[in-house]
Amino acid sequence: MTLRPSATVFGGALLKPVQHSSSQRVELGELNSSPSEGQQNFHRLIVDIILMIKVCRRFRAGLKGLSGFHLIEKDCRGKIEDDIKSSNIVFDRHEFSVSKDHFPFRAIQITKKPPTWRTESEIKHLRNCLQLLESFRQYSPTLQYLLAKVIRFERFGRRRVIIKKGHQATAFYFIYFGTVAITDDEDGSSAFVEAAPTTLHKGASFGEIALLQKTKRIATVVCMEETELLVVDKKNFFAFKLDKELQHEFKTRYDFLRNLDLFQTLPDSSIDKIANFCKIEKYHFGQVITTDLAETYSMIFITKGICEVLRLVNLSTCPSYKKWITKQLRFPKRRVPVKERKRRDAEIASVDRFKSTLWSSYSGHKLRDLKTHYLQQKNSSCESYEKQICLSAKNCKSVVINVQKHDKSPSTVQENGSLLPEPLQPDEQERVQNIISGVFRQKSAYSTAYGDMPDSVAAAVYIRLDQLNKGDYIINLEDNRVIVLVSQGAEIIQLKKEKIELWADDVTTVKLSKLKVKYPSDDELCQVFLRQNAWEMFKKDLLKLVMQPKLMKMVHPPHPCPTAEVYDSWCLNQQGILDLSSLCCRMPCLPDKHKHVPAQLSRTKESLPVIQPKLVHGISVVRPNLDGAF
Ligand SMILES: Nc1ncnc2c1ncn2[C@@H]1O[C@@H]2COP(=O)(O)O[C@H]2[C@H]1O
Repeated sequence: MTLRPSATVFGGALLKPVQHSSSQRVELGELNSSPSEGQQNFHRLIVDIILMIKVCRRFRAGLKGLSGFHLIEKDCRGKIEDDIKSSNIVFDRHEFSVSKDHFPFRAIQITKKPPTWRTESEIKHLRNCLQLLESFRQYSPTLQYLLAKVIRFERFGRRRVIIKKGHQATAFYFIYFGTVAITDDEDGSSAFVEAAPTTLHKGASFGEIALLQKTKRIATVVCMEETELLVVDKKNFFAFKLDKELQHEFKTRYDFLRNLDLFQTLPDSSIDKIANFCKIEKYHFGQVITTDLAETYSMIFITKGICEVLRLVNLSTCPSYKKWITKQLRFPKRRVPVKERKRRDAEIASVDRFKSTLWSSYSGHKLRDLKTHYLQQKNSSCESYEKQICLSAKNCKSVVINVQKHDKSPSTVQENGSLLPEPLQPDEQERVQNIISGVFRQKSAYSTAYGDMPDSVAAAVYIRLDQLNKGDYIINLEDNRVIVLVSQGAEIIQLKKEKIELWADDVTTVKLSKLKVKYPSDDELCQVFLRQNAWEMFKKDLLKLVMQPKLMKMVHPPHPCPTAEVYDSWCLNQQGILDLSSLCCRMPCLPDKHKHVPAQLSRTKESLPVIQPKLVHGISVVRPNLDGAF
């Protein structure tokens, strides 16, 4: 890209009118003999500025790709006032702010300076950056300030051991970026082979136990990926009384575990040990704590707030769903108003007219070729289409057999011995016509243990199995189905089962073994869903019955024209309701109107049909009209 020479006026007099007052803009006008020339100059200047901004932006974007290069960017997050802790503010803007993942370059530069060289504004800047960390944020503003004065920055690569079990403690750490794992071995290698290692992420802190209890390190801490840490040395840890804050945190954990019925018989020393090997973790509202409870190998305790236990039920595998769907298909046809029926009939008639015109414009010979061509194409592209190919092949065979049978008809055999195109069967005609007119839709079905079902009714739904409140805990699921745990603004403690078993006495061990959680089967859940669904749909219908006449008068003309939607066989509307209501009307099948979320079901644990069910909130079917019911 070449820059026009006038771009060099940057920093000169011409730039002033753009940036400053109207009097200066007049000066610009005075510089030019005619106003139109002035306007032209002004326009050119603006274009140049825009161009330069674009060039700069490109450069910045390009430079960001170079590893190790950091652009110094202005900290726009504002200053945190000292009295923030003392006020009763409950809204924390940092929970909603988006920031770059890595520790900012300017902050790194500050941490490289010795504490005495750091200026007031630099310490405040550093403190602002550290406010992003959950564990740092909970300290008093004074302690935050003191930490920002002395904190060091360190970056480590994957597999690097930060703390070795059994070593002397020299520092305490905050994680700014990356993930670390806690292991029992010395080199931390087990973290890379374990199915679910204990991990700590951005915002967490570690390395306090050995400092607080003046013992050796109780575990190894290893980097699972590139990790950025902020380090507080031992002498500052005690000088700034950080130990007092962490002791308080430990006591909260200890008290919670001490008050649990489960650990009633355990001595204080065992509770103390268990409390060393866990942390209180905070999860936002709606945040997934674990996508598969069975695979965490941990016991989860709710210390604050609520958690929901969810199960993604694939309705397509449930016998109750199959039975229900079959019943829906047999439901009597919905009564269509005469006016609408006439309109639809007219539309269908015109489509038929179009098809027959199309049909008659092709000779039988051409149609046979066309059919073979399309069928071959379908055969190669789609496996599930094979059935239909077989069917048509059978049909062709029967045609040949028929020809042989009806040898009397000389027109079926050509002179060279080859068969003349036989008149197609009506259903074949229909199919070929459909292919030609582009309306052909492959009606694929999947087979379950309970019979064949059309793909379009394959649906999955999240069902709430349980709600866990403060003091509840979850361990030992009775089945190995995928169960999800979602926070509703909860704080939890995750404890490895082996750590509990290590310090548990006989009574606790018996209690633990008896703690088996059994949730209803998928089919039972499906039945609950169908019952709830019927109730939800009834409520909707009722609301519609009451509200629609009023709303219609307000926003719609008295007789709205039916749209193409009436032809949607089954579609997922914007509220996630799978609409099967037109199944009984036998309308032509069109694809889904709205995009749907495919349910991500794990195939390792459950044997499911090879289909991707849609994630739905509800299912709408033909329901009795509520008109006149009230
Ligand atoms: N189960 C755990 N969950 C989170 N952090 C842990 C766990 N076990 C040990 N740690 C941390 O790992 C650190 C290892 O060094 P320390 O013993 O000083 O302090 C330890 C704790 O901070």
